[in-house]
Amino acid sequence: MVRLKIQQLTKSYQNGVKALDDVTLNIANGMFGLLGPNGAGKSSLMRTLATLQLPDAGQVHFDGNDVLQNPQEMRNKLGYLPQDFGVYPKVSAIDLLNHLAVLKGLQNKNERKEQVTSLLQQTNLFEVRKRSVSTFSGGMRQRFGIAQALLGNPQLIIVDEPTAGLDPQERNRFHDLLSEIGANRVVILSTHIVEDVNDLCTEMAVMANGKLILQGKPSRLIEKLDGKIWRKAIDKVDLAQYSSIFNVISTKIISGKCYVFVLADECPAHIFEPVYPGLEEVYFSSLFGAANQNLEAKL
Ligand SMILES: Nc1ncnc2c1ncn2[C@@H]1O[C@H](COP(=O)(O)OP(=O)(O)OP(=O)(O)O)[C@@H](O)[C@H]1O
Repeated sequence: MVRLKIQQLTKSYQNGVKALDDVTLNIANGMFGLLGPNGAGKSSLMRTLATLQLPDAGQVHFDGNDVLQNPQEMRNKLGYLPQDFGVYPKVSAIDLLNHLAVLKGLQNKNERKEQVTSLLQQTNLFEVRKRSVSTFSGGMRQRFGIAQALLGNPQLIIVDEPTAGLDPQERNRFHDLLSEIGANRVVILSTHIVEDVNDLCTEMAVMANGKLILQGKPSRLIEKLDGKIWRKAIDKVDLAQYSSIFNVISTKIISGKCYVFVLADECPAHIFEPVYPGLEEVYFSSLFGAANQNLEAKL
């Protein structure tokens, strides 16, 4: 059942950049992945959904309620983890969470205490609750970000590039946490990293230049990419490294050959060292590369 309905959102900034260009999406319960390169418009969409900025045109409805008409009311009903968030260096994590809970309308002291404690436990931060968030590692900070987003048990959670810069262990930990919270809610996850979407999301969309260019189930999208024009790489590559830098949408290994589909303009295989073991051949294809300009139409 569709819960979040996004219709024809358009947004241009004062400098003339069109960050959202007629974005329409229907989203049901579960984790929805929004994948796209830098500047695609992901954060603009996330901020609009979080009611922190207004679009020039378009509508957003959640469970039938007009989100953009009632921003104040909606803000208390949704959880938002922005790409960067500031913290007060002298305030402990538990005090900050308490303070944010009050701002979110959790007036009853006992309920608030119970919820803050339970969120600190769920995010594995109870032991460090008296430390300032400014002393936390990147992963702890992101888990704190999720704890604050979950205050008030919102049904819509918006998470903007949460795994950028996390090491693999922290990313796994964060994935576990996200999959726990995604069950009976709408969670929208914006990311550069294909593994985030592959591991976690049931539905996804790819965004570029303010437009949604592909949409579907991650597995089907990846299947669809088979049989496209592939350019053979000169060297083998470190896929992990590649994936975080160049927005790999999918990698597929078929009969010892590795197919890498990227969002970058180029297929810059030559800059990689031959470090990916066991693969005889690596092929690249780029969504925006000259060879694939009409790929969207072909899919
Ligand atoms: N406040 C702003 N004023 C002017 N231009 C902006 C503003 N915010 C974003 N932009 C521009 O709008 C476009 C979309 O930016 P946005 O941050 O939404 O993309 P993104 O996909 O989240 O990128 P990233 O992955 O780098 O965060 C970019 O060209 C960006 O420079």
